[in-house]
Amino acid sequence: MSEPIRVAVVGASGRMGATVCAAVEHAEDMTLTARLDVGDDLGAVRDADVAVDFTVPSATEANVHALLDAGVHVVVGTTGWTEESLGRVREHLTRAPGSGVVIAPNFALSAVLAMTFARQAARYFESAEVVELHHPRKVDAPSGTAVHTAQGIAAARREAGLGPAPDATESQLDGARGAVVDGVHVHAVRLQGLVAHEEILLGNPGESLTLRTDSYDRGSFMPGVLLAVREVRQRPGLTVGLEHLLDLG
Ligand SMILES: NC(=O)C1=CN([C@@H]2O[C@H](COP(=O)(O)OP(=O)(O)OC[C@H]3O[C@@H](n4cnc5c(N)ncnc54)[C@H](OP(=O)(O)O)[C@@H]3O)[C@@H](O)[C@H]2O)C=CC1
Ligand SMILES: O=C(O)C1=N[C@H](C(=O)O)C[C@H](O)C1
Repeated sequence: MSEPIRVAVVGASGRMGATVCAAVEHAEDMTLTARLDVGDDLGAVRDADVAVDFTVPSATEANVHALLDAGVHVVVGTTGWTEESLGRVREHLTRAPGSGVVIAPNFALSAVLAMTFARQAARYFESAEVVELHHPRKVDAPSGTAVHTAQGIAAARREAGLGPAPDATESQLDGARGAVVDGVHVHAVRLQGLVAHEEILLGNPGESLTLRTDSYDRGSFMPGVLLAVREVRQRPGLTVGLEHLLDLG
C-alpha cells in the first residue's frame, strides 16, 4: 500500500472541522497530522500533504494564502467566496505551480446533484427561485450552496437567452422577496432542528418542478471531503465545485 495522505485540519474544533478530523482518522489511506484552531500558526501544516479549511468566511481567504505559502494543497468547505477572492487565489497559484486548491460550497452528493439538475432544468422554465434552510448557528446568509445554485441557474438562463423571471412586485417590505444573486431570488430560513437543506423552485404556466436536497447529518459531507483530499494533489490550480471531481461539471 502507498504512503497515507497526511492531512491537517484548520477549524478543527468546529462542527465541520471535528467531523472531518474523525473521518480522516477513520480513512485507511489518510493520517491526521495537525488540528489547528484560531490563533494557531498555520506554518504547522508543513508536515501535511493536504490542509482542509472549515473556518469562517472572514478568515478562509487569508488561511488559503498562508497554507499555499506553507507548501500544501488545500481543500476548502468554508463559504463566503466572491469572484474577487477566488481571483486572488488563482493569482497566487500562478506563483505556486503544482499546488491545487479545491473550494466547494457543498460536499454532499445530494446537494451537488441538485445543483447540477437545477442548471440542466433552468433553461426550460420561466421562473426560478432558491430557498435554503439551515440551523440557526450558521453565521452567513444566503448559504454558499444557494449562491452557487443561483449562479448556475443564471448562467443556464443566459445561455438559453431567457430574460428576467416574471415578477409584478411593485412594493414590498425590505427583504420580502429575498436576496437577488445574479438575477435569481434567494430566500434564507434559520430554524432550530435543521442541519442543511435547499429547495430549488422552477415554474412555468400550469406546472412547477421542485428539487430538494437535505443533509440531516454532517456525515453527509464526508465522502465528498475525502474525495477532494484524494484528488486535489492531481489537480493543480483552482477548482470550484465538487461537480468537477464527479464529472458533472
Ligand atoms: N462545503 C460544505 O459542504 C460545508 C460547508 N460549511 C461551511 O463551513 C464553515 C464552517 O461551518 P461550521 O463547522 O458549521 O462552523 P463552526 O463555527 O462550528 O466552526 C468554525 C471553526 O473555525 C474556527 N475558526 C474561526 N476562525 C479561524 C481561523 N482564523 N483559523 C482557524 N480556525 C478558525 C472557529 O473557532 P472559534 O469558534 O473559536 O471562533 C470554529 O471552531 C462555514 O462557512 C459553513 O458554511 C458547513 C457545512 C458543509
Ligand atoms: O453552515 C452550514 O451548515 C453549511 N454551509 C454550507 C453553505 O453555506 O452552503 C454548506 C451546507 O449548506 C451547510
